[in-house]
Amino acid sequence: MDSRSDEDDVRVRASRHGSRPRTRTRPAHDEAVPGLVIAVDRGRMTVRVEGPDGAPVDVTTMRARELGKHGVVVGDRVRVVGDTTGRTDSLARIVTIADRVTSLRRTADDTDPTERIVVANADLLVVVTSVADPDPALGFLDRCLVAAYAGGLAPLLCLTKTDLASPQPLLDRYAGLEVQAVPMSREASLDDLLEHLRDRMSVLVGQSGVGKSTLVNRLVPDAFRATGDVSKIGKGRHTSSSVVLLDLPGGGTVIDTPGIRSLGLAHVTPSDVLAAFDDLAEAAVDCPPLCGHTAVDPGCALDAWAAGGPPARRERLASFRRLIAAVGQLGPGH
Ligand SMILES: Nc1nc2c(ncn2[C@@H]2O[C@H](COP(=O)(O)OP(=O)(O)OP(=O)(O)O)[C@@H](O)[C@H]2O)c(=O)[nH]1
Ligand SMILES: [Zn+2]
Repeated sequence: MDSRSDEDDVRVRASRHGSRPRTRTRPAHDEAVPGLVIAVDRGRMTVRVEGPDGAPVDVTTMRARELGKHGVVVGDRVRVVGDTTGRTDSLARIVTIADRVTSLRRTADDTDPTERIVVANADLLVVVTSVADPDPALGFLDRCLVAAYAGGLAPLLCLTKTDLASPQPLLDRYAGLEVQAVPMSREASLDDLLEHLRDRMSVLVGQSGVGKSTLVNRLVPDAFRATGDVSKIGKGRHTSSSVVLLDLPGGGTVIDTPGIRSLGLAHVTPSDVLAAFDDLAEAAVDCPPLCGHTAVDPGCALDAWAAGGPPARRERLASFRRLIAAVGQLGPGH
């Protein structure tokens, strides 16, 4: 099958209702081009493919009808048919989505179990939190860690505004879980953080005002993320609410998530979190069926594990239990 005919079928037709590709033939999947979804905006996905000369080309795409309800998110590895030249006004189609290695998921809130995937295949979840102004939102922090562990991402705390206060209390809070952390301020070197980000795909999350945009603009100087300072000088804000992937000059990519201010966790169980900690997961094989692994779960094997080892184990278990307790829906039986 010739993919040329296919390409013609997916040309954008300007219409009030948007464009609809009409295909009478099945797409030539064997000629589909692999690519990475770098942005999603109202049904249009920007997919980065390799151009004829090896340089990356960004192609505007939509989902092929045959994908059914399968959503496409930033970070998805996909295959694309149609016009992949990157020409303006061209529209290619995503025909396959690769299985996701990791997935950062959220629910609208803790009672709505409808899962939404925020980002696929990211290696690292960078939780940006200021040590002051605003004070750290501990509940949000815990929830981010839970979402990371449950989704298969390694968490990294980026503790900003260390010119205002010490990051030590936060470092202490998560020491038992051995969460990696990087102190940061506007004036501080980016080297430590860049070391963590190198050659990885990282997602940045943070609540309003923590300095995430300031950080992204330093990491990716041509990103132009709107910062709080802009509004102060009256220029208005042009904060994009869409998730977008940005290349780091030194290698690796960061995905900014400006619209994400909360992470509902109705889809997460204590076992999902437990699985991220090898030692705890191993000890929990002796737990009763459906054990919730909290301090009030009768016969939870984690108690015996903690009691039978060095004090660090008790610290670790307490940290783990604080984490799962922070998630409203989690409890015995999950
Ligand atoms: N003291 C101090 N202030 C900072 C630092 N980094 C950023 N700020 C200030 O904190 C405020 C918020 O910074 P932003 O980068 O806009 O924060 P944000 O997390 O992107 O917040 P939104 O724009 O609401 O998404 C601004 O006034 C920044 O100038 C820092 O290291 N130290
Ligand atoms: Zn247990």
